[in-house]
Amino acid sequence: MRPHTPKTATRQPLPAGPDAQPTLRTEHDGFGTIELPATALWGAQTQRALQHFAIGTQRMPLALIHAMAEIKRAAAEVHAALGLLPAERAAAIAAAAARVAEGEFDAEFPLSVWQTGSGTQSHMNVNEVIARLASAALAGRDKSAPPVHPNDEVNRGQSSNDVMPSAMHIAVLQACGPLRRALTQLRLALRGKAREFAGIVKIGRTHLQDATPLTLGQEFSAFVAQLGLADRALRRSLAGLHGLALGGTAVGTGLNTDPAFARLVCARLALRSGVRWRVAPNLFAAMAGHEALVAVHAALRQLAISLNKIGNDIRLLGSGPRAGLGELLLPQNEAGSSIMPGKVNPTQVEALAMVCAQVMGHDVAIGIAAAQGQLQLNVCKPLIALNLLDSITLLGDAMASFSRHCVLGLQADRPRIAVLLQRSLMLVTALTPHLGYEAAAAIAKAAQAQGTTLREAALASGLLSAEDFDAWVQPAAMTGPPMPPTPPPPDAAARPITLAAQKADFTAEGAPVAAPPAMRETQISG
Ligand SMILES: O=C(O)C[C@H](O)C(=O)O
Repeated sequence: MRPHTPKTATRQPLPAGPDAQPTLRTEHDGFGTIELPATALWGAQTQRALQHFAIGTQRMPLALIHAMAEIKRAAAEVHAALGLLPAERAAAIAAAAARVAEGEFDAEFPLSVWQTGSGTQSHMNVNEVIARLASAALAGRDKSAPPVHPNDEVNRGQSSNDVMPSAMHIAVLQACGPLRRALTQLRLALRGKAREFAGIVKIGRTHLQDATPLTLGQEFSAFVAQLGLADRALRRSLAGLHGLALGGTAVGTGLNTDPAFARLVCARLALRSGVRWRVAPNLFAAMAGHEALVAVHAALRQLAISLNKIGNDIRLLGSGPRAGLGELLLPQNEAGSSIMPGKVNPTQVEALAMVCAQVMGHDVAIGIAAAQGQLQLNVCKPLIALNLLDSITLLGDAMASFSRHCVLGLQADRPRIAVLLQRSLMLVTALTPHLGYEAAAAIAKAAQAQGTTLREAALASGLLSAEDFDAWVQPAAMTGPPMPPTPPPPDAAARPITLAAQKADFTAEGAPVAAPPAMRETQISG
């Protein structure tokens, strides 16, 4: 069997010289003896998994390892408090677990994510590393102290079946912090553009055909609102992660665990993190299925769908520079072509679109994986964790990049927008209330057929005067239903559009509270 030794693993044995110490050590377990790197902190179970799961290059996500270590730390403390582990041994386990949770020993978790569907091998890896660290600490004080046992002591009252899903909830919730900050930044950046573009009247398009006018600010307000909906969906789904499977042990019954254990561990985890962790109401369900995680990824998929649409719209509006729509000018960050001099491409949107495609693909895999549970246990947990955490990282990074390197630098090409607006035939819609649909359609068709402006065709029809046309066809007035105008706040126009200023306009819910100047409140909410 090909040995699986990841490139990132440190503590590799030094090249053997004439006086070199043996670089391997031998351990025993229920399957016999096994050799492993002398300096490795992991034990026999991890070494066997290294040999038996030489699959791919993706390791079990470190966020999950850290979350498992947080659980081990709290578990040892609770066992000490319950009198179920000697205080000194529990303290050594808790201290070792804290160091693992901090990422001090990341290189000691070399296993492929493509392993047992319960994550047992990586869970044992965590138990072994913590046990070895704790044993070394105890031996430093008392050479006769027996080594800490990874299963009997570190894993006391626990199973992979309840620890792994709990760690998945913890890791996912933690990872969503930076993602939500990036989402807020992007909404603020888009909202800033919605304000900046509030007075720019442009042609609307439906079915990619000319339609009635709207403002560029209104167009951008849709982006802000779409991301607001995604944020709301994400926040709701994250609340569903608070219930942990801890205390269920092997099948959900809680065999071999103290009845108070899970509740006390949740309380400790809550104290450290500020998150209201609690024992899941039905432990059987918390191990057999992963609906809460599926719901989080569904919200991420919704976010990816909205981002894809927003990115595509910005790319389309910025197409050109000469032969496209050309209404937006995208920041020119780098040379776009190795062969076509001077060409600049919408690279940020392309990166964003690829991330969105990856997230939508992850969602399909997560759906299939979450449906794979048989009876008491879902056995695709590592895949669910891997894809979820990957989606979170990708979306967070992509939004931060898109915001910084594209949205903040967007400019409107006002002359181009004005030309397209004036040439539009769908301003004819303003004539319908006065002339009726059929007469207005005839004017639009005549203008198109004869290559004249709408005004010229309208006057040629003899149905209205020049004064009528100028009074009835006012693009700015067509950007909303007739309403009494809402005066802007006195200082609104002069207010600088900084990120800090926009942030202040967001309520605790993340929704904008003030309409940008010259826009109606109903048109910017979200
Ligand atoms: O690893 C465990 O604790 C349990 C394992 O996943 C099993 O159910 O066989």
